[in-house]
Amino acid sequence: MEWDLLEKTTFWIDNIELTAADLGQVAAAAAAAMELPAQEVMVVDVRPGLVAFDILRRRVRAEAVAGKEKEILRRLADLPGVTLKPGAAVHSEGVLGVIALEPEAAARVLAESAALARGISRAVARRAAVFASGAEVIAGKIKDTNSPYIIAALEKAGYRTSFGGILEDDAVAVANRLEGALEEGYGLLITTGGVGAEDKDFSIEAILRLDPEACTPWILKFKPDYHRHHKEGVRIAVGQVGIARLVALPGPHEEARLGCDRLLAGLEQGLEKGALAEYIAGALRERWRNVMKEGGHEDGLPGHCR
Ligand SMILES: Nc1nc2c(c(=O)[nH]1)N[C@H]1C(S)=C(S)[C@@H](COP(=O)(O)OP(=O)(O)OC[C@H]3O[C@@H](n4cnc5c(N)ncnc54)[C@H](O)[C@@H]3O)O[C@H]1N2
Ligand code: MOO
Repeated sequence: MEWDLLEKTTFWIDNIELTAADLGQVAAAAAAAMELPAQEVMVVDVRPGLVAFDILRRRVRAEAVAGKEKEILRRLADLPGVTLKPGAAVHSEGVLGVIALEPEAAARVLAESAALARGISRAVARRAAVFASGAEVIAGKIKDTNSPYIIAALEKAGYRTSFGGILEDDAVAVANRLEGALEEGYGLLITTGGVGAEDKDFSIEAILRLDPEACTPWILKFKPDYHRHHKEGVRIAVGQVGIARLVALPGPHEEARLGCDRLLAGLEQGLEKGALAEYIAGALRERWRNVMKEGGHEDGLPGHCR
């Protein structure tokens, strides 16, 4: 479990005296006690009876710092030029105050904090937001039938679901909207529409901005003609940011439904990013193949996860 230090990255030791001590060694000893690399702890102030340290990172592993006061003092006392007086202790404001906890109290705080974090993750994972997309939907030319279907399906599966609004046809704007929803604590973001090969389609690119390792298997692939088709085909996307999933489904209603049903079934099975993307894409590819059997269009290619 990691704790955010919320800018309070300093701690200090009182009742300590230094005599020609090597500050590099002093910092390294404190770092080692907290299982941090030596270069991530720095001595930032030495005054009579006091040495102050700064941890050069925002997040620390909770288990590595909580209750480590004795360990820090023991390692420092072993160094040449360091003398600890009676009453020597570690102090800190903010989260690093847990360094000074007695080991039993530290264990209790860690357990409570872990339970809290689990509770928050569970709640976030069950909060979903659904976004429609496209100028024709914004203009009211077509009715958004995808979002109501997806929202109802999510609610039925136990997700507390909100409608996130209609996304514009712009990758940066879409990425910003999705990022906003992540910050609001949504653990499942679903977009519908904008996964095609036209220059107005940006859902996949927006998800790739937030998770460059998103899985984006092809549903259908062709050579771009740069008139209608600016990209190599139609994809879906499954990305992950922290504990949150981001999923881009197609706009055509039947495909949005099929993609949504597959997504929920895949989540229920506990599929990870790549397997989930392939599970959704497989169904859409299959559907496309069947539709095209009658029309005689080129077949879709197998998908991939970069
Ligand atoms: N059954 C079909 N499936 C697909 C077709 C098709 O013609 N018939 N075309 C394929 C191709 S080619 C592409 S490209 C993709 C398009 O997927 P997109 O995700 O890019 O979808 P959009 O261009 O945004 O919209 C496609 C279509 O769906 C309507 N739409 C969009 N959003 C909604 C919504 N929220 N509710 C209802 N309908 C929506 C939109 O007006 C367009 O008519 O699809 C392949 N599959
Ligand atoms: O609308 Mo689709 O861009 O692949 O033809």
